[in-house]
Amino acid sequence: MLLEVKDVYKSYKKSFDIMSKEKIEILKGISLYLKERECLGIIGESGSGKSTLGRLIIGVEKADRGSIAIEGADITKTKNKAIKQKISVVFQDYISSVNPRFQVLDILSEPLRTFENLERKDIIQKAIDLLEKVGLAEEYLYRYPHELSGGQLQRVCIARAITTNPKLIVLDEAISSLDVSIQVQILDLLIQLKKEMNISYIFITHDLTAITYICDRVIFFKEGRTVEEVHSIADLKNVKEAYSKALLHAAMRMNEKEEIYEVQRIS
Ligand SMILES: Nc1ncnc2c1ncn2[C@@H]1O[C@H](COP(=O)(O)OP(=O)(O)OP(=O)(O)O)[C@@H](O)[C@H]1O
Repeated sequence: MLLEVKDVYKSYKKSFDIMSKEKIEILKGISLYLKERECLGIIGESGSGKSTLGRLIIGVEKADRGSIAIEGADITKTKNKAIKQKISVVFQDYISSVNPRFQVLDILSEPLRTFENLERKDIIQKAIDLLEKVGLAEEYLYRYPHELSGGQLQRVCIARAITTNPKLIVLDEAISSLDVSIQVQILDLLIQLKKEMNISYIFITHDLTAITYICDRVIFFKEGRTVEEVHSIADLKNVKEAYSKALLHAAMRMNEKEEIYEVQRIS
C-alpha cells in the first residue's frame, strides 16, 4: 500500500497563552489508505481538520497518536530522506508558497539542491525539463513570481512538487484560488502527471465538481472524523449520511450560483 494512515489523533493548544495547557482535539482517530495512482478526495466543512491531516501526511507536524506509513515505512519514526522525498505538497496560496525574490530557476532548484548533488548546468536542464512537464516554456526560468499569472505560478509550484519524483502529492485546495477555466487546465495537468509519473494524490477541497473530475474515492470529514467514504465516484450522489448529503447539496447550489459549467472527466 502506498499510504496507510492508522487511527491518527492530533490536538493543539486551545489558546496562545503559554501557561495554558488546555488542548483541543482536531483529529479523532483518522484511518485511510491510498493505492498507487489513486486520487483520494477529502471534503468537509471549514475547520474539520483536512489541512491538519495534510500537514501530518507531509511530515511537517507530528500526530499525537497513530501511524502514517508510506510503502510500509512509518514517516513519524524515520528520518530517512528517501522516504520524505516520496511525498510532496501543493498549497492553495501559490503566492506565499514561493519566495518573491527568487526566480523560477531558484524556486525549482531548492528541492534539487536538498536531495541531489547536481552541477549548475544539470540543475538548469532539470528545471527546463520540469517546466516543459507542466506546460511552461524555457523563457519562464528567469521570471520572478510577480511576472507570472496565478495559473502559471501554480504550474511552477506543481513543477517544484514533482522535482523529487514523488509517489504522493498532497493537494491542499490547490486549485481554489484560480479562475474556473484555469482550474480545469490545472486539473488536466494533474491528471496527465498522475498517468505519466505514477503519482497518487490526496486532494483536499471544498469543490465537489473538482472531486468528480479528478478523484477515484472520497472521504467526508466532520469534526476530525470520517463520517462517510465513497468508494467509487459514480456513487457520490448516493451518499447516506445527512452531513454528506448536506455538503453535496450545498456544493451543488454553490456551483449553480457561480454558473460553473459541467466538466466531463477526461481520463
Ligand atoms: N497550529 C495550530 N494551533 C492551534 N489550532 C490550530 C492549528 N492549526 C489548525 N488549528 C485549528 O484546527 C482546526 C482545523 O483546522 P484545519 O485547517 O485543519 O481545517 P480545514 O478542514 O482544513 O479547514 P479549511 O477548509 O477552512 O481550510 C481549526 O479549528 C483550526 O483553528
